[in-house]
Amino acid sequence: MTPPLRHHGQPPRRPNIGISPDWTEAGEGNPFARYELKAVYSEAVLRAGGLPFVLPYSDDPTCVEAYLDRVSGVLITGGAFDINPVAYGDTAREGMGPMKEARTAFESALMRAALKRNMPVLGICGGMQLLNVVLGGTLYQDIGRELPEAREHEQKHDRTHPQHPVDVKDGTLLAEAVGKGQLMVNSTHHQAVKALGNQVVASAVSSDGVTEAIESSAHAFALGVQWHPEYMLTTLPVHGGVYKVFIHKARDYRR
Ligand SMILES: N[C@@H](CCC(=O)NCCCC(=O)O)C(=O)O
Repeated sequence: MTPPLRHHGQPPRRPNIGISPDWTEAGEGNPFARYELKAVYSEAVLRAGGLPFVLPYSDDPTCVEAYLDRVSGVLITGGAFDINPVAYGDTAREGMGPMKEARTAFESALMRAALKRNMPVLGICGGMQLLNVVLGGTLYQDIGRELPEAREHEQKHDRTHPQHPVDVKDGTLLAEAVGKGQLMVNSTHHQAVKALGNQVVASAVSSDGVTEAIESSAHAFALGVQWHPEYMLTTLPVHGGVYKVFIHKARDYRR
C-alpha cells in the first residue's frame, strides 16, 4: 500500500502586502467617511500566497515608512477617479473625471517610498496610471476626446469577462507572468498612458495603440496593468500570473 501523501515541510511564507483602499467622503446619505476595498483585491493576494493589509491614508512620511517596514510589497488599486493633471505637468481639460486628492497624495507617497526601497509595486488600472506619473510620465485625460480612433475601453458587461485583446511583449516581466502574445483583458478606463515615464517600458499594447501595461527597467518589480486581472481569476486563470509573480517577488524581497 502506498503511504498517504504527507505535507512535506512548511508552505511558502506569506509576504505581507500593503493595499491602498478607496475613500468616500461623508455626505448626503452617508454620515461617515469610509474606506473601501473591493474584495477581489485581497482575495487575489491571498490566492497568490500573500497576506493582505489595508493601509489607511496618512500624510505623515514617518507613517508611510512605518507601513513599508512591515510589508514586502505594495498593491495600488484602481478607482473611479482621475489623477490631477498638475501631477504630470498638464491642466485639466474637458473630459477629465472627478479627483480624489487625498487618495492620490497618499498613494503617490507610498509608491515613491516603496520604489526608493526597490520594494515590489503592482499598480492596477488607475494604479498603473499613477505608476507612470510617479516615474515621470503623462496621461491622456480622456481617450474619447484625445484618441477618437481608439476602441471602447469602458466595457458595459461584467468585468469577469474580457473586452479586448492586448499584445504582451516578449522579454518583459509581464510576459514572465502571463506569457507573450495575445491576451484577452477586461477594460474599465477612460484615460490612458501618454508619454512613458523614465526607464518605463510598455509591456502590453492594445491594437488601437493604447498602452495597456508598463514596467520599470530601473526596479526589481514595478509593474502596472490597465486591466483588472483580479476579476478574471476563474474565467481566465492565466491572469492569476500577475499576482503570483508579484507575490513571488515580494517573498524574495524580504528573504
Ligand atoms: N482614471 C482612471 C481610473 C481607472 C480605474 O481605476 N478604473 C477602475 C474602475 C472603478 C473601480 O474598480 O473601482 C480611468 O478611468 O482611466
